[in-house]
Amino acid sequence: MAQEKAPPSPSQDLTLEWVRDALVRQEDSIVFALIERARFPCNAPAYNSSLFPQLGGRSLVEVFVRGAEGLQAKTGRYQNPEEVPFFPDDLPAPLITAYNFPQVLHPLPASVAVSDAIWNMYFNDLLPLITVEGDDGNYASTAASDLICLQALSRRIHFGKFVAEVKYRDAPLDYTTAIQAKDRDALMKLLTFEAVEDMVKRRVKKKAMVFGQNVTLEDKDSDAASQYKVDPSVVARLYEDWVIPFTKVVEVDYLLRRLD
Ligand SMILES: C=C(O[C@@H]1C=C(C(=O)O)C=C[C@H]1O)C(=O)O
Repeated sequence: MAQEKAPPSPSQDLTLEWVRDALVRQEDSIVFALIERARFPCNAPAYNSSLFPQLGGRSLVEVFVRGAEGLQAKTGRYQNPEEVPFFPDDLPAPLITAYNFPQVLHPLPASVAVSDAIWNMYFNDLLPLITVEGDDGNYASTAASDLICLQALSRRIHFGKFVAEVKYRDAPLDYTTAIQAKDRDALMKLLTFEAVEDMVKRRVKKKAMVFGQNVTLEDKDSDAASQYKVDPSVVARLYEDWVIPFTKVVEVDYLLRRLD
C-alpha cells in the first residue's frame, strides 16, 4: 500500500525530491477533479452574476466558493501554508488550532498568491475545454466540483513557494545574486528544469488516459474504450500553458522577496 510521505520538518527534510513527489501526487487530485467536473455540462447560469439578484450581484459559483472558504477557514484549513483562499478578505478566524504545521516558508514571501490568475484561467480558458454545452440545472453540484478543481489547481501552483524555498536553500549564493539584482529572467533560468517539465506533461497526459478511460466488459476494441472522460491532450495543455508557467511565476515572486 503506497504511503503518503509525511510533511517535512522545518529544516532538514525539505528536499527537492520530497517537493517533487508531492507535486506528482497532486497530479492525481487535479485529474480526478477535472474528470468529476466533466460529468456536468457547462451550466452557464452558475457563472452569470446578474442572473440571481438575490445573490447580491455575485455569481452562484462565487457565493458557493466564498461560503465554503468561510466554513473551511473556521475549521482551520488555511492554517496549512499549502492552502490559499480565493477570497482571503474577511475570512473568519479558525475556531480550533488544528495542527502545528511546520513553518518551512520564509515569512514575507509566504503570502505570495496568484489566485486571480488561477480563477480567470479556470473559468475563461479551461472550463470550455473540458465541458460540453448544456444546462442540467445542477448549479450547486457544478459549483461544488468547480471548487474542488480550483483548490487542487491552487494547491499545486502555490506549491511553487516550497519549490522555491528548497532551491534557494540548495544554492543560496546563486539565487542571492539574482534576487539582489531583482533579475526575474535570471531567476527563471536558474529555477527552470525543462526535462522535469517534459516528464510532468507526459505523465499527466498518461494519467488522464488511465484514470479517464471508460471501463467496459466488452473487448478493448469497443468504441467506448477509446473515449476518455477528459481529453488527455487538454490536461497536458493545462499544465503546459497554465499550471507550470503559473507555478514558476510563484517561484520567482517568492524568491524576489526571499531576502526581505
Ligand atoms: C516545480 C519545479 O520548478 C519548475 C516548474 C516545474 C513544474 O511546474 O512542473 C517543473 C520544473 C521546473 O521548471 C521543479 O523544479 O520541480
